[in-house]
Amino acid sequence: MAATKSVIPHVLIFPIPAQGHINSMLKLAELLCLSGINVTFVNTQQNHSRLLRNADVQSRFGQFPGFCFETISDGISASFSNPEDFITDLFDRLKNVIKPGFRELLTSNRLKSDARGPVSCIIADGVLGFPIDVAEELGIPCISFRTISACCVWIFFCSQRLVENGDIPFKDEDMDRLIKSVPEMESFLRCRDLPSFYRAKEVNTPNLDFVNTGTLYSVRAAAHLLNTFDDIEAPILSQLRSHCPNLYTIGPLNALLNNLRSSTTTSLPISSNASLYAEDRSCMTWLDRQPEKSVVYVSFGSIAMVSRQEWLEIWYGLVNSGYRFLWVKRPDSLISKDDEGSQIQAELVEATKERGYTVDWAPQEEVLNHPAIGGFFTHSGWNSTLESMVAGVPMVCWPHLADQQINSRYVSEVWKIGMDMKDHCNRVTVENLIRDMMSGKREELMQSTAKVAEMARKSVSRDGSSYRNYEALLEFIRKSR
Ligand SMILES: O=c1ccn([C@@H]2O[C@H](COP(=O)(O)OP(=O)(O)O[C@H]3O[C@H](CO)[C@@H](O)[C@H](O)[C@H]3O)[C@@H](O)[C@H]2O)c(=O)[nH]1
Ligand SMILES: C[C@H]1CC[C@@H]2C(C(=O)O)=CO[C@@H](O)[C@@H]21
Repeated sequence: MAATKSVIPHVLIFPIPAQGHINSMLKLAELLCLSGINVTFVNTQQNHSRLLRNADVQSRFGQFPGFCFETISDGISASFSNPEDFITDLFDRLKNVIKPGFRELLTSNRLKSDARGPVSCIIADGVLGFPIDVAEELGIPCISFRTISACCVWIFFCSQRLVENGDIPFKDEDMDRLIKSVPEMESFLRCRDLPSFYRAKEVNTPNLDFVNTGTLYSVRAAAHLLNTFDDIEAPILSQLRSHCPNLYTIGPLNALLNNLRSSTTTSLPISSNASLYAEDRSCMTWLDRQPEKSVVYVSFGSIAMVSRQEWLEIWYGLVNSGYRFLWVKRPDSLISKDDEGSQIQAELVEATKERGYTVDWAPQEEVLNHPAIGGFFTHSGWNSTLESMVAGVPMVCWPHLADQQINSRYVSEVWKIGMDMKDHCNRVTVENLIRDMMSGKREELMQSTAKVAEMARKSVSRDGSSYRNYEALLEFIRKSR
């Protein structure tokens, strides 16, 4: 039986299957639900099982009758010994398994006869081209949501220019050389700050091709979303708007969501856990016992991996700094899993009993907003960067991959809310930078951190840029029904 056309729009949201993407897309899904839009959220099967096991998605979304999850196959993914292999495998599965599964879901009767009416708009991960094709086929708009920083998206847009100028590939030269071919970044962008994909010896590597192709293809989308706010990326956003005029900046999404939640009357949970890993909440009790602003929170997100030697350097650096620390050691983040590896981990636990605490995975947003937190030692993933900005916590950045290299440069050189440890993981550097963040450079850092936090707060409050853009997005979605 054909579904009757509903007056309520039906939006289908589709992130690539990675923690940092699912987090922000689920926040957007919840926002749309709060605004009365029907939402279907598409996960790959493995991640969906992990979400059901570890996150509060059922209670969080169970109260929205217009919300529903769908799953598609993700192919077999093994465990990886380095993040590059994880990304290569992810891109292969996206091309070979996930793309046909997504198409099949959208074109089959499964969604066409949905009681909420057929899908009227797709919001898909901005690194993907195929959802735009599927949307065109169905005659509905596709909104492209890139989950990384605007500055990183802009660099991908400038890829061709980087090649023409001879800036890439690097020829084993000075990594501090300034790159002049990315407008708005001429005075501070060095070779080492380019997204990690550019470190390859050739320009045509499959992974760089994948992100470049996705970026250029995305201009065909009907509109674009970015989880950022105008005040921090204004010059870059005006460049991007010349390629993508219908661009809505609606970030920081965690702050916008908290705002909308507090202005609704429903009894919603305050946390928005979308974790693929089991959260260890015991760290909150530990934090309750620590003095105000005394603890360094250490976490490197969901993809980065560290060698045993790096773990050791970080550990010495933290311990030698003399500060307390809460360290997230994701179980799958150690590059070597041999006996020596486990020995070091035991040693770490023993030696940090006095002022350290470790967990496999933490409720990060809650941690960053805890009064005991004084700084964040981070990998500079975009969600972590925004969450730290909103919480007003300064950062020491140790970027690993993708957009993290440019995010950390902006944190240190443009926004001046942290320090960049890029490419230098040794105990002395860790110790010095932690000390700078917690005492030596504390005052100046806190001044800019407070300013950025205030700008973020304003952008998501009524009449702020992100709030207004979100309302314009709703209008766009309602019109395209
Ligand atoms: O113990 C933890 C650690 C992390 N998180 C959350 O997990 C998310 C991590 O996201 P992000 O900081 O962006 O890092 P990644 O998971 O590494 O994210 C990938 O996706 C991001 C968005 O595209 C990119 O910016 C990153 O470079 C890429 O690695 C954040 O919301 C954190 O709050 C937790 O809840 N608990
Ligand atoms: C897993 C990584 C590959 C592509 C994604 C990305 C992007 O360009 O959108 C950047 O870093 C990671 O979040 C994703």
